[in-house]
Amino acid sequence: MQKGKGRTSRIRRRKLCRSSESRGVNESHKSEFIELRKWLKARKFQDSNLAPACFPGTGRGLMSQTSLQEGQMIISLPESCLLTTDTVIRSYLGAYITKWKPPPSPLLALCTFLVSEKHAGHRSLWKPYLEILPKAYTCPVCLEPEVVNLLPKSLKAKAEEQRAHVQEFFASSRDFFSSLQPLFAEAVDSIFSYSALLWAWCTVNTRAVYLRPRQRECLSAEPDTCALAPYLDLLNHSPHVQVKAAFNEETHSYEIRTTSRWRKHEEVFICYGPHDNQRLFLEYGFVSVHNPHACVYVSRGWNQLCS
Ligand SMILES: C[S@@+](CC[C@H](N)C(=O)[O-])C[C@H]1O[C@@H](n2cnc3c(N)ncnc32)[C@H](O)[C@@H]1O
Repeated sequence: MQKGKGRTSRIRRRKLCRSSESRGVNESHKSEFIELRKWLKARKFQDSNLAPACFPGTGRGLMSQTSLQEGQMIISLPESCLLTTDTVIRSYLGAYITKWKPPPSPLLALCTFLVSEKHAGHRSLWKPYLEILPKAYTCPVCLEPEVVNLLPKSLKAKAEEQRAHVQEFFASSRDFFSSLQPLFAEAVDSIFSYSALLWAWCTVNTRAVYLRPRQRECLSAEPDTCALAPYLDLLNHSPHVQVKAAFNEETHSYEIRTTSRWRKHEEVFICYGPHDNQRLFLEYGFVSVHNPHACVYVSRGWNQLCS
């Protein structure tokens, strides 16, 4: 008898395929995650039902360790674990930020802190978090110009706009970086290089959660709404789920509740927003295969061709 041609074997194959698509390999035993959990615990984080894992379709993400019901809290991260502009202003950078005129933007404050702490290495209080951050990103701004040239015309233009924006961000921040020289033994140019700032910009752009806008005199008027949320920022995006995510002023924690159900050992997703694939690629460096928000961009005046 020939094997693997019957109905039962087709069903078995389909089931296997479906489960291996979502089955991740638990990574919580890895030293970087053990260190991160210790660090989070010291900052009052209570272990969640999630574990870091690597998934075949989406890469690193978080896996449920128990089944999760609709409306259940999936993660609650205390304020002490969040990296915000408050963290930066309270740090050794605070005095330099307060002195600098015109005031640096909230984004520049966060990026400067990330670069500086990364440079501090073992001396950084944020080391366990910095260690799990990606070393490189896949947003268009990080692609080689030859690769950008291969993108469809409208996306290529957006990618070039993004590159120009980050280059301008770097150029306009260099005087501020120079003012930080007293803090470092090495030349600031070598610490706050374009590639270091690009890494920090992508870290904030692809991982930050949204906080209610705040305004501080020592920072420029741009919205101060970004916070880095260690561990919680390991959650990947799915356009098919809904979550409620916000900072809870009563518990002083950033909380995410799911409106979906999750089985044990499934990858748990959140939704970054109703983004089409162009937006996902530009902001986060990936596309979603079955994206209900996918759309086709057409040039202005296309409908005149049809008349
Ligand atoms: C907030 S982080 C999520 C955790 C990230 N995967 C990690 O390993 O640190 C956002 C980044 O995760 C990746 N990502 C998120 N959702 C994804 C998905 N559905 N498919 C592929 N990559 C995804 C993208 O690189 C995105 O910039």
